Order: sequence, then structure tokens, then C-alpha cells
Amino acid sequence: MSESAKAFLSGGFGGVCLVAVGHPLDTIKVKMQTSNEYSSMADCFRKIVAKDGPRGLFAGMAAPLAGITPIFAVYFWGFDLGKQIARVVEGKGPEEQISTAGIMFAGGFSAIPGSAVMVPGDRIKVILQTQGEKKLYNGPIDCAKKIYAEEGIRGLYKGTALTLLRDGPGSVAYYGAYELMKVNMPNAVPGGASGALSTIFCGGMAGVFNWIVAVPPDVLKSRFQTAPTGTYPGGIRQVATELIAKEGVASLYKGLAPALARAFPANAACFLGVETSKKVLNMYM
Ligand SMILES: CC(=O)O[C@H](CC(=O)[O-])C[N+](C)(C)C
Repeated sequence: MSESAKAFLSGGFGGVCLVAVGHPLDTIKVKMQTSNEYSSMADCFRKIVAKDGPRGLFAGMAAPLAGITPIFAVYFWGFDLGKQIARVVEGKGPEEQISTAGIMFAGGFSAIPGSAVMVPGDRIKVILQTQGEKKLYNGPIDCAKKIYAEEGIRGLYKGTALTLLRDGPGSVAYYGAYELMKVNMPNAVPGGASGALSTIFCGGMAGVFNWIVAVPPDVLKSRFQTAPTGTYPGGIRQVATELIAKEGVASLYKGLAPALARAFPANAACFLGVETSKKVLNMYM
């Protein structure tokens, strides 16, 4: 089996591990980003559980679970493709380590195919996570059908530019941090293999670096994607200027705490899933 196919399959498995661990914290993050009724993560957690029970924390999880496998498969495949491009540009062989700039390039590159598959599922997820009492949508399929009926394919791709703005720089930080930390760990082995503990630490930190960079565009994206059609004719600039004017610059970092709280465990699980499944694939294929 080719390295690209292995990157695709192990990325998909990593994505499943990430959702299983990270979705409840993602729900808290999106609720805090789109409403002012919560004073802290703990307050948000309490209010969700009081209102909807523990199930409330898992609202909208079917869409990312079904969607995250192909999304992470494509991201990790895109990263591998980016590394292959960098390797050719740098004139390196398949076993040779590419430069830091090459890794950063590959990370940013992965956001192009990654965002293309991520946006529709991500829009459905934030809408389901933030729908109030009225429950306009009966799950992800109903939500997708209604968006498509009302807004067409453009509706499903609403927020694409903001997703690229979030995941381009975010993926540079994500893959860059993981790869660079991994080769500098005390137990690092040439070629990249390392123990489970380093994978957990480097994977968790990759998630943290990703979100430090990604939260401001993510706040704008959540606002934009959940606003009624026609609210922001001026696009990204209008979302940003209105948010800053009404709620201050600090509001761009709304949801940072839950994003970081989710980032470490979810991405530690993701990279552990990726590395473990890659080892299994290497053993048998
Ligand atoms: C926004 C997002 O999906 O970030 C991923 C990490 C996470 O915590 O979900 C990283 N990446 C964009 C590289 C897939």
C-alpha cells in the first residue's frame, strides 16, 4: 500500500479518536462563542447538563462522527502530499527529513483539500450545536436538506473563506508543532517513530498550538455560519468590525479556554490513533 493511502486511512482513524474524546468540549466552545449567557466553561457545562442532560454535550455529534473520518483522512493525506511536494522541491529522498519550512508548507497545503471536505459538515455542526429551544432541525441530514433547500449548495459552503483563514495558519502550527517536537523528543528515533507518551504529548501540544492561532477566525466563522441569511452582506470584514465594535477585541478570543481544554486530549487521542494505525498498516501492508 502506498504511503499516501496509509496517511489517508490512519488520518481517518485519528479523526474518529478525536471526535470521541473532544466533542463535549467542542459543544461548550461553540455555545460560549455564540452566546453571552455563560460566565465560564463550568457555568456553560452546568447549564447544558441542567437543561438537556449529559446528552446536550453530545448534540450534533452524529455529523462530525460521520464527517470527521473523511475530513481527517483528507487532511493527513494532504499533509503527506505537501511533504512529497516539499521533498521534490528540496531534492530530498523518501527517507530524508525535509526542512522546517517544508513541514510548514505541507501543513498549510493540507488545509486546501481539508477545508473543501470540512465546510459543509462544520456548518451543520455549529448550527445544530447552537439551535435553541425551537429545534428547527431534526438532526444533521434534516439540517443539510433544509440548508440546501433554502440556500442551495452555497449555503452548505457558507464560511469557506473563514475556514481557510482558520485552518491554513492553524495547520501550519498543528503539523509544524507535531513534527518538530516529535523529532526533538528524548526518545525520538530517526524516521519518526516514537513512544506512545511522546505521541500523546506532541499530539496534544499540536492541538494547543493549532487553536492559539485558529480561535479568532473560528469565532468569526461560528458567528457568520450561524447568522440568518443576509445578516452580513459585507462578509468577513463586516463580521469582524461589528463584533469588535460591539464586544471588543478580546471577544476574538471567546471560547479559547474550552478550545484549549478540548485541544490537548482530543489531539493527543488523534495522533495516538494515527501513529498506532500507521504501525498496524506498516506491519501488514
Ligand atoms: C479546526 C480543526 O479541525 O483543527 C484540527 C484540530 C482539532 O482540534 O480539531 C486540526 N486540523 C485543522 C489540522 C485538522
